[in-house]
Amino acid sequence: MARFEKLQTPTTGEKITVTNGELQVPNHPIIPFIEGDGIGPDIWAASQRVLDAAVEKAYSGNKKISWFEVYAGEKANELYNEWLPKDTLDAIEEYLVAIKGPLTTPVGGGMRSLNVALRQELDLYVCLRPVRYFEGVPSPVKRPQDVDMVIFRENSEDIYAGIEYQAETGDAQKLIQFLQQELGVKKIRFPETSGIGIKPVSQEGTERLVKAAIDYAIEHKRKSVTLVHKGNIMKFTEGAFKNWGYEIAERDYKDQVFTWAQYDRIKAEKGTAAANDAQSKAEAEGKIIVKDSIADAFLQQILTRPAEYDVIATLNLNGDYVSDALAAQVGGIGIAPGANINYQSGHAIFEATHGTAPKYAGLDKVNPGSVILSGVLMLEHLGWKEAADLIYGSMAKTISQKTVTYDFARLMDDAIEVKCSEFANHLIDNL
Ligand SMILES: NC(=O)C1=CN([C@@H]2O[C@H](COP(=O)(O)OP(=O)(O)OC[C@H]3O[C@@H](n4cnc5c(N)ncnc54)[C@H](OP(=O)(O)O)[C@@H]3O)[C@@H](O)[C@H]2O)C=CC1
Ligand SMILES: O=C(O)CCC(=O)C(=O)O
Ligand SMILES: [Mg+2]
Repeated sequence: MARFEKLQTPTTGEKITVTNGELQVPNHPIIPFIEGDGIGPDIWAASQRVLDAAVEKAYSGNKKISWFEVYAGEKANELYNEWLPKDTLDAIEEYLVAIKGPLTTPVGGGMRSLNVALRQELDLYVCLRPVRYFEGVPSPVKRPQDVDMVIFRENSEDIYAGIEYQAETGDAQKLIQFLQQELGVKKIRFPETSGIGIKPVSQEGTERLVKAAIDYAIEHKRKSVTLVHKGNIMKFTEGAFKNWGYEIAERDYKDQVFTWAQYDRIKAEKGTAAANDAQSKAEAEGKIIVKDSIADAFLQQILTRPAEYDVIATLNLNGDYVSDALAAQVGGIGIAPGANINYQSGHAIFEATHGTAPKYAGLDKVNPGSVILSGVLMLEHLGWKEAADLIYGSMAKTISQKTVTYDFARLMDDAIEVKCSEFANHLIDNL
């Protein structure tokens, strides 16, 4: 058992463990949580009440989460004089499954993202963000019900590796000189004043992400997996992601998928009609179509033809943009949940797609839906489907009653605007 410097381990509950990649979940699991900065305290308080009430209702006291507060961000800085204490990493390392509110990252300087650090420290290589529509939610598009996508965002590499050097520093100059002198680079337009960032994308990193996306598609009987990349411009990073993605799909899922790379080969050999026939046959056999889309075109097609997309596998930065864009299509970032997962070690941290929305901090105003639905993903991950389904049902019912927080109320006719905590009360009443 790890010894913590300042944490109080709960006196009741047991650890979740993992055996051969399978989670072993006791009836009273200890689950670490980070409250988060900004709107974090408001939405966490609301979320914890809803999650506890759903578990109580589903299992009549036979199952119960033993919550364990751990610290990151502003609260950690007050307590430890550190933003991400070792205690927190040790606790999540030991207890495997955690949930968190958002944490602030300064722009253009200051410390690097604590959210990204948590993902990297625990090698949570999948950022899973399902995007689905709840009937009645206000949306800027005509057919939000056509959006039903699950984003698999690579979470451990790309420019999020944080390898970048500030303009006009010795390190940036050294790197620029190396590129110019050793590699013959001539295209840095303003070398004296350029900051430099490096974008690592590996075969292993791509393969484990794409495999997770295909496994999910198979398990959930989805129709397609789309590799979203900007491989026309970044050939050896994003282009390689596409190529490695197709290769692993064809190598490891030969009988379960049909890829557009296969389509192209059949077309080159036997013509378009034969390629179309092969794809139609694969679809009729229930095979998953693995296809790809260039990121800019993809961003317009999810607006114009969302029904054509299903499971999405993409790199870290694309996934960040795509998550917020798709969230907006189904009513906004207030109900956009997420999970960061390592399927081998069993480690997972559940968190909203949105950030700390500082202007709303402490106002008891914002939508707690994203963290609540992240908690629902966590319940599903634990195998507590009955409790998860109760919350989905209650969320749909509460929205249909038009009792909603400001973000929905401002876009709905005849809505009753309620506070963050009141929305949680309605969800509990509707369980
Ligand atoms: N995983 C994490 O912890 C994340 C942290 N961040 C960090 O959060 C900080 C703030 O980032 P920012 O760019 O402002 O993005 P935010 O996601 O925090 O907020 C942007 C806007 O989204 C809307 N919004 C966010 N959360 C909610 C909610 N729960 N209910 C309703 N509406 C919501 C608000 O829109 P409106 O103004 O229209 O009402 C808000 O102004 C930054 O430091 C950033 O780095 C960002 C993303 C993820
Ligand atoms: O870490 C941050 O501050 C931002 C993270 C983010 O935008 C995301 O995970 O979607
Ligand atoms: Mg983001």
